Amino acid sequence: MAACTLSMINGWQEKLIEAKGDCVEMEMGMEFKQLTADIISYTTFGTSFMEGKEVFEIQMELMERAIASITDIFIPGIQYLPTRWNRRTWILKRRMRNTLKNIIVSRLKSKVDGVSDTSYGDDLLGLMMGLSTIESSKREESGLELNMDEIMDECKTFFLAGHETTSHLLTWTMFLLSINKEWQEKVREEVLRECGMGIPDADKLSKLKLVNMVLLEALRLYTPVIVLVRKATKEMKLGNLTIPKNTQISIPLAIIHRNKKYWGEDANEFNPMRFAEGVKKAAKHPNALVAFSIGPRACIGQNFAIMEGKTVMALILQRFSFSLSPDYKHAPTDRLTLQPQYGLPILLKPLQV
Ligand code: HEM
Repeated sequence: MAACTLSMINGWQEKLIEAKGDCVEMEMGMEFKQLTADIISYTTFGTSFMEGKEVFEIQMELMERAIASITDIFIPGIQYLPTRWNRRTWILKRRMRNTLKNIIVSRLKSKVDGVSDTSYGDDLLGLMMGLSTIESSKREESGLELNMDEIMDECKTFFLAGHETTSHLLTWTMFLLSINKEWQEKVREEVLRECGMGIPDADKLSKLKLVNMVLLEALRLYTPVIVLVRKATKEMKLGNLTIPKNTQISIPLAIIHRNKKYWGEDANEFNPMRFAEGVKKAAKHPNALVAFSIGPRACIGQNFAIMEGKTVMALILQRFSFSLSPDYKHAPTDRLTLQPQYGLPILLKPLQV
């Protein structure tokens, strides 16, 4: 995480030198999208990072296509016709599958050839491949089994679920700190006190209480996932309501997060102090913050996301002060996840010249 973030920051420093000024404007939405893509690619594919990144780039294009077609009029059967749009989508899907398959096959080969030791690597792919190749008796015992298609699907899910969400968490945190300068100062003081100019390790990250509170407040005000959908598998009671079997229910997270009944009169304001005594005591209901969902299908990557948020924000706060560019237009928009429609242009000023 830190290495990817420092590489992004180096790029900013080079831009500053080129601009020969004392500050530089960067569009943070794009910066963070690239950064979180790099981080999740490293986590998933480790040494096969470059090939893995290619897979994710294709996946991003496929996702853009999926978003674009949401607003199209749907003609039954059109998805099977060899239109230009469909042909491009098919090519992308084939390329993604082949590249992923090649990565997996070359890992298997490196173990057979003895290039690698006993494991397939300590990245996510390596761990999943370890599960798929343990002896079948042990597999049954542990209930763990993954075939090639499942491994490929898991890699795609992790990227899809963990990339844009975390990038928007960082973007909105940066936005909130750029318009709440006293909080930017407070969290910078905390980072410098606990970590100095060093790279924060797990122990230091756990001491960044204010940074944590700011991230939670950003998740509340600008929750990346604004709505969850569930289907009732049987008739059930929800409060006073009877929900018939097969009813689809939308759970509006963004509305719950700004509901004055739970959060008080300042529900629409930025006030990280509400999290001073932890998430459960921040509102009148212990589960009023549902950005990561709750229950058995809750986000599996929530600790990873918060750790990423703290690491990235700490490294930026150590090196830059920042403010909102006059070009910024406030237009949060839902494109599967909540993002600033026109990006987030930020003016970055180095703290040590
Ligand atoms: C700020 C960042 C994140 C937010 C707001 C977020 C939010 C969520 C939410 C709301 C769900 C539940 C979706 C549903 O039930 O319909 C979910 C599921 C999931 N998330 Fe995240 N997520 C974040 C980061 C991550 C990261 C970094 C990873 C991976 C490293 C990840 C992996 C997953 C996976 C695999 C699931 C599916 C879990 C399951 O169905 O069992 N997420 N996430």
